[in-house]
Amino acid sequence: MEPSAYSVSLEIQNLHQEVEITSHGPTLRYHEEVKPTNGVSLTWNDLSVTVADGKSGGSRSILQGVTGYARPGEILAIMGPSGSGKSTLLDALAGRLDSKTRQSGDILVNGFKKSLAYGTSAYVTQDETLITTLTVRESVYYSAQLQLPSSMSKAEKKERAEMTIREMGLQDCMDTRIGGWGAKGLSGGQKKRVSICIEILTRPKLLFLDEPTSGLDSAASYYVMSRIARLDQHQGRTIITSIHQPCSKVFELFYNLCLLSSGRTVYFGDTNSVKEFFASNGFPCPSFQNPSDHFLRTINKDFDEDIEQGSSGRKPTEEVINTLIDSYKSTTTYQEVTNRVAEICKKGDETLEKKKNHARFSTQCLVLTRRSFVNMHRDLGYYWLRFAIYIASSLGLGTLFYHVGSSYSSVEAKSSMLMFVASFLTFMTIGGFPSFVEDMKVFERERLNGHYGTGAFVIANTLSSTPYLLLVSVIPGALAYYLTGLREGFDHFVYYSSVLFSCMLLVESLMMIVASLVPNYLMGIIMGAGIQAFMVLGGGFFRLPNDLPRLFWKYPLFYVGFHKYAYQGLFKNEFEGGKYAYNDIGGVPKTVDGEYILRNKWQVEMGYSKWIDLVIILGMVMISRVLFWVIIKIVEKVKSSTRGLLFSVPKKQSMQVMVNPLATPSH
Ligand SMILES: Nc1ncnc2c1ncn2[C@@H]1O[C@H](COP(=O)(O)OP(=O)(O)OP(=O)(O)O)[C@@H](O)[C@H]1O
Repeated sequence: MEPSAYSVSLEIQNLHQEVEITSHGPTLRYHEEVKPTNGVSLTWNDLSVTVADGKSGGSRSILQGVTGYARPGEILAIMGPSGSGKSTLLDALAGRLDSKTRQSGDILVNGFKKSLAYGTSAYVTQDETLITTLTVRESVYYSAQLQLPSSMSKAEKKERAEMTIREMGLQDCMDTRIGGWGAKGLSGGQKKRVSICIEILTRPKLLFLDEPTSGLDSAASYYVMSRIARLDQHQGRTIITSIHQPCSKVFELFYNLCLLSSGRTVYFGDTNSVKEFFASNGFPCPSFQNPSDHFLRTINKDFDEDIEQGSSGRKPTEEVINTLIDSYKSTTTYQEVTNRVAEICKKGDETLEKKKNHARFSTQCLVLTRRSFVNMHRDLGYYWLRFAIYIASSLGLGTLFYHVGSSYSSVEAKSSMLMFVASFLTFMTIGGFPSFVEDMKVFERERLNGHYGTGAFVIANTLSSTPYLLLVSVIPGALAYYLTGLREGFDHFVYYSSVLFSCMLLVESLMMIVASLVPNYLMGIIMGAGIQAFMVLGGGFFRLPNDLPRLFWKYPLFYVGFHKYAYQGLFKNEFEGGKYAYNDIGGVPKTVDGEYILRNKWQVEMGYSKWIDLVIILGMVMISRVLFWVIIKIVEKVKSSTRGLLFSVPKKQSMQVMVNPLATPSH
């Protein structure tokens, strides 16, 4: 056994002995005295959250005056029936609430209103947004390279990644791919543990978990939660988790319980006293029944009608809930909680650990490029499928226009072929949109947790996709070019493939913008296809530039769409300097210049060279990538400023501006 693993198990054993002396039963808990000192204590006082009610025009309350705390070395479980506000409370504490919600009340970190530095807190969401093509080892190691500071060596990062994988019990599936989209990989519980691994790499002091056991059977739930509990106790981490219906073994792992019903606190306090609380109010937990089942059944009013119709003779649940809420406020537990919140706030400790450093920007770009390149290579839908379709389409195009010749009659055919290349081959780039949306989900999760910046993502995505786009533009492009018999000369072919490549890059950039605004496959594809359809129509081929209606089609669409520059660049490349023979009406042979065709047939702007057209398309690529970056930044700013604005409007005099512990990363 390795020395690090040995010391871990030894300390856990010590902890066990410590716990067994206490009267808390066979759970992994810290004794008060051994609680680590430099952890994060979170308190919230009179926390309320409302959301605008579209129907009535008023507002709907989601959380009402909730008070509580979470301390290092303890797991706080937030429980309640579906829709009771568990996720909302977790999001409020983590500073992740929807910008449409309004909140009031105090949330303090170690008694102070302050944001937590990067690496001090982490949030594991309910859905596992992981890169499905990577193995467990790769996922965690790439993440370690991104999150851990550059002062750590590669070997140290690798060791941290592998140690974290072992801590979460994933050593046996280290080289298994995550899987998804029909490719079987990890089980649900294993995926959840990978998500947790990624978030605890920086050893955060505060960990939020949103339903970490949803979709798992009781054995898997226990396995996941006990691993988390071990981490928590050993490393003095504060853990807040929302959970649906833990089995009794899982329930025993929690130190405190926050039981919610319709956004109100039914109970907050020690898990050992909750049974007694229910019993004292006339709702004792029957022997051999899972306590959490009993509590949730008692306060679940969603099925009241069935109860009324049945023969249970029970009180209406609303009445039961009100009794419990009122009774809770008169208990010593409630008093203790209020005192403890005040005590934590009074003690106050502003000396949280220093901000942890990220990996350098260049390292982030490099690691993200490598990770994205591997993913694009393994995900058949990203480029390979498209590559096959491009080959098929190019063969179709090449055989349709096979060796069209160089007479005047070939001009029409060559122009149509070039138009198809610039419009429809590039149009098919939207086929990679679903894979890109998956990438965006991973990016959003990692970005929200502050793993890296938007700039690094945009650069990495551009770099990693370049070789694939070159491949799909050069090989199918060459097939179509040479089968049709377009202009001879390698420089002409280079120009043609450069235009095709830049147009594909541009359509990808356009789809990135669409994905940042509409993160839904169907809507995104419809929107992307719609925008391109308009640009094709307004590109000056189907209607010549001078015939385009001035309003909208010519100004601005003709000039802002990339098709104009692609068509005109490709036409110049093909026809400029060429001579095309035809027979006059009387059968007299004549020739016509390429310039004449460009000016009079296609109304091409001849004041500048074809290279300027290419530069304009590349400029559009740059602008759209920057625009994508700006949109993400604006969305982040709007979200955080909306929160800031709402926090500064107190509900009542005593309420203060709340702190956003997981503030949106600023880098
Ligand atoms: N942004 C929002 N806009 C409108 N309603 C919201 C919003 N967020 C939450 N709600 C509503 O608030 C209530 C509580 O939601 P929340 O997701 O916190 O419940 P929950 O206890 O986590 O439920 P579940 O266990 O089913 O996930 C629900 O009725 C939900 O519809």
